[in-house]
Amino acid sequence: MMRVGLVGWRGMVGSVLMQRMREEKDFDHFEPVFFTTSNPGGKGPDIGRDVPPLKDARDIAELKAMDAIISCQGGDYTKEVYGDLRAAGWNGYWIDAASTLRMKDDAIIILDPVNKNVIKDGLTKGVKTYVGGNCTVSLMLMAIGGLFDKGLIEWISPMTYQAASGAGARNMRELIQQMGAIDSEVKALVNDPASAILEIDRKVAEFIRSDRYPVDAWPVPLAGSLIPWIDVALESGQSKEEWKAQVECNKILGRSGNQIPIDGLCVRIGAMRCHSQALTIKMSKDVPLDEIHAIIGAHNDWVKVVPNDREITMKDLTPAAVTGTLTVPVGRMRKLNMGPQYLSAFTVGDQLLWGAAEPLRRMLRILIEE
Ligand SMILES: NC(=O)C1=CN([C@@H]2O[C@H](COP(=O)(O)OP(=O)(O)OC[C@H]3O[C@@H](n4cnc5c(N)ncnc54)[C@H](OP(=O)(O)O)[C@@H]3O)[C@@H](O)[C@H]2O)C=CC1
Ligand SMILES: N[C@@H](CC(=O)OP(=O)(O)O)C(=O)O
Repeated sequence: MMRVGLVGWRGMVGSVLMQRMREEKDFDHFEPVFFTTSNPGGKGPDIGRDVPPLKDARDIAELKAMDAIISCQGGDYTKEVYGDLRAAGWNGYWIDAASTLRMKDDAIIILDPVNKNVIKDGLTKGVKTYVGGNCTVSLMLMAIGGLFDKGLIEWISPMTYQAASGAGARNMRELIQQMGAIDSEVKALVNDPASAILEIDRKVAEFIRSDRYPVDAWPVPLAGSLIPWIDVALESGQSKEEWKAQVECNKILGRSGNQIPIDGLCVRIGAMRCHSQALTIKMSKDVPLDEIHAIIGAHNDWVKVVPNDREITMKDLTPAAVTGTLTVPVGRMRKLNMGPQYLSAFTVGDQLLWGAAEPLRRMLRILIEE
């Protein structure tokens, strides 16, 4: 059996990974060894059988004993350990959720329902480093992978509505605190049917701008507002999150030469863990909508085409409907006024599942089944 080291298993992404591994009985197929950066010798997670005490995630000799390592510990840990581990002669498989190694030439970005051929080719060529993609990129490809497969995409402009979870657990907690604080501020007025709505609105606005509003994890208010910038600024004027769309998407698809242009704006909104995106797609030719639906729906087992119907859309195409599931609905598809090759689409996906943990556990299963 493969010996697999798990680092970062108790963090937010790691906990989702553990939950999925238990559900899919992955632990029956490899020998897990749990690591920690904070508690060596401590007790490992409950996986339904005894596991040895936690090992030190900075101990290169212990890491070297693994056939594969999955890390959800974050980019700083990857930077700290990966180079030394390889330099020490370790030739095992490194599977990572962090972005640090994604664009390296000797790493493959993993999303097997979309690029199993690229992954298999990499395995044949001896590639040993496999990294999960950026959440918005992976979720967009899960949604409209069929159109890429059929060569129907000339360019895409994605406009995102990204959940708090992408910024981490602390930020999710603070979003809830912000919501609660707004409610507390005007609770009496809201409960009084005789109160004036503009008075409530004025009080909310004053509160959001005041230093009593809880802003610690977020740089500026999120609940009752939004943040039209995610990650650091680049010289191009893009945020780093926006830059990832084109480079990662083309790399996942194994396109090294002719790049498909993908560019838009990334915006943080007050959803918990589902990212949404509105896509404007320039298609390479005019294809009827029913054919587009069929192509998209046939691409993988998780994508779900939502008809462009008001009631169904409001019920099925929202973070509230999708959160905690692997389903990736895509709807609001129609031809735009710009011409028959211009298609709109709206898609939603759980950014901790397909956006982070799921591609990692599936990569491990591919290795085990090799
Ligand atoms: N959040 C996201 O949406 C995405 C994140 N990623 C990547 O995954 C990495 C990890 O992200 P995320 O899971 O959000 O990070 P977390 O902060 O939740 O967890 C990271 C580590 O922090 C340590 N830790 C310290 N205190 C606690 C605590 N109270 N509860 C749990 N863990 C604690 C744990 O390490 P130890 O057990 O060693 O102490 C844990 O493994 C990111 O840095 C990023 O690279 C990738 C895609 C999406
Ligand atoms: N940046 C993403 C989350 C994330 O961790 O992305 P990446 O894996 O590319 O660093 C967000 O904020 O929603």
